[in-house]
Amino acid sequence: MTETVDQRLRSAWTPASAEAAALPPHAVRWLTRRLGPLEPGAPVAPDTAFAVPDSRLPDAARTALADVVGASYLRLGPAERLGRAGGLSYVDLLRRRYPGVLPVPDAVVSPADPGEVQRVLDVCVAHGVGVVPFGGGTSVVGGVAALRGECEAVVTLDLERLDRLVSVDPVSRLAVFEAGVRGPDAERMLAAHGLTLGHVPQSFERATLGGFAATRSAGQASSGYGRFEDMVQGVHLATPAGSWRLGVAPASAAGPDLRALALGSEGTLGVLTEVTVRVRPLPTRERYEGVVLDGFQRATDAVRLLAQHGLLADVTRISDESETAVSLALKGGFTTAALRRYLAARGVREPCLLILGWHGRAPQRRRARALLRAAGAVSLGRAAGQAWRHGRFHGPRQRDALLDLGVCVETLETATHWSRLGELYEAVSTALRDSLGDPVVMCHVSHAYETGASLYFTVLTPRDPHDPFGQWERAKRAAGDAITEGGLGTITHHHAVGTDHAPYLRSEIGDVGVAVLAAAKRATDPTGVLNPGKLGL
Ligand SMILES: Cc1cc2nc3c(=O)[nH]c(=O)nc-3n(C[C@H](O)[C@H](O)[C@H](O)COP(=O)(O)OP(=O)(O)OC[C@H]3O[C@@H](n4cnc5c(N)ncnc54)[C@H](O)[C@@H]3O)c2cc1C
Repeated sequence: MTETVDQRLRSAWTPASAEAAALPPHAVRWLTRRLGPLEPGAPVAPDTAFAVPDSRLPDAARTALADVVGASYLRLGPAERLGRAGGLSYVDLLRRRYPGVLPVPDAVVSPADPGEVQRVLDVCVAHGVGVVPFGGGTSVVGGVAALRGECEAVVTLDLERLDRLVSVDPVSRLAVFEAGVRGPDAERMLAAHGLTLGHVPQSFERATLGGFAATRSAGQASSGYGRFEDMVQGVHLATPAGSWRLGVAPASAAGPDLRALALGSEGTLGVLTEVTVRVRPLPTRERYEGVVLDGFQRATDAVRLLAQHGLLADVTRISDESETAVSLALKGGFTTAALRRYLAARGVREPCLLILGWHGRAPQRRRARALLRAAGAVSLGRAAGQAWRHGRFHGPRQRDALLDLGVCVETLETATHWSRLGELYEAVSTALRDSLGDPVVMCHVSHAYETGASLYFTVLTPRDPHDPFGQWERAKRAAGDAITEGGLGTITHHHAVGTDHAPYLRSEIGDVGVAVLAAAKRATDPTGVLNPGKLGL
């Protein structure tokens, strides 16, 4: 526990990233030109601006929890509790700037190992105390909000001390990790064995393997390495009904795949304490490059062909015209103007940037290039790919700087089948534009499959200083309605459900689906202490 969560949430994204968190002057100029007058203000409020209620954790539960984890790992101080009162969505960040009532836990408890996690749960069940599992706290859907549900008190169960690589089986290419291991640490530990996991979401620097599994995360290299759920071979959960281990073989026909029930359960069915993942040899060569296609429809068609011919690069990410224009504008200067002329001369009127990151796989790369050439792609070479790679984690770090400027900045994501992708793209873009006036709406496809793809939208608009929460809530609702209307797409491709998407879950999985989840919950958590209110449970 070298840094408090409070620091983690409010200062730069990682201690080393303060520089990358600032917006360069030309970016600020572009924003004010494009968005119009902004009203900077509403800085992050100090702790003293928040009313932190006294802990309601009963004395008997306090004593029992301290017996399990040791007194120093049961924290009741306001700063520690406030630091875990939410995740990192735009609304979470706003709450730190417009102080109101936050869902503050009654205590933070940090067990040392899977055995202690089980004993913490046993204590919480015995005393009717709610338990919110907390990995990196990067949820953007309200997943770590310390809601009480029917419980008298609620504790946040921080998995930070479950930070070990338990074992590596290089023959089977498997590694067992404790659930609190963060992305960079997992890669560092595997690299010592010449291995990699290859799971690199934009929240990589902070998020944990348990969090990835609990939310069915998808990383930037999902086209090559798969979604996190594809990597998970086994899980160990602590549940109020007892310890639960799943996954003894690479494949099985022993009834429904219960691993799949644990993955995406968002802390409502149990606490993941260990995750067994498939690992791969570290690539000996990586090559990132950029190409440009004319128009989003043509660009997504090209990515569909790559997917359907098994030629997706490990990282395959195509930006629409708007996202491409913004990234070019933010580079600024002569290069951009020259590039536009170069592309126009080659018949590209609406440039859409496609980034391809290859981890080895030279034969596929050659075939993919031929396919893209036939689709009219213009190569920008390696510099464009390297530039994207260099800045791949800058977005999260710059959100606070944008908020300081008075910008409303948020993302949302969905997915559908190829035949409906254009319709979904138009529906969500229109919903966001109609509800926000004249925002910048950008989109990219970064997860493609044989049958369809995800769409990831980013919105920038001047923040309404009088109603900052309502402004985004209306836009998000409009987008959610557009997505779910007629089953056009999924309410979430990888951000999960939490509280924010819970109202839409029934429309996606149906009444029977909701009943199945509730029944699973009754089986593993009969008294309902686990993560109240998430997944609508
Ligand atoms: C800037 C930014 C960028 C992001 N980019 C991506 C991206 O590229 N891809 C992507 O998939 N997601 C992304 N996310 C969303 C988020 O990072 C993921 O959902 C991630 O998987 C959460 O991991 P975490 O360890 O932070 O989990 P937390 O936020 O701590 O928890 C998420 C949920 O899982 C539960 N949980 C956590 N650990 C456990 C456990 N051990 N057992 C049971 N339940 C648990 C929590 O209770 C909560 O409901 C991004 C978020 C931010 C803020």
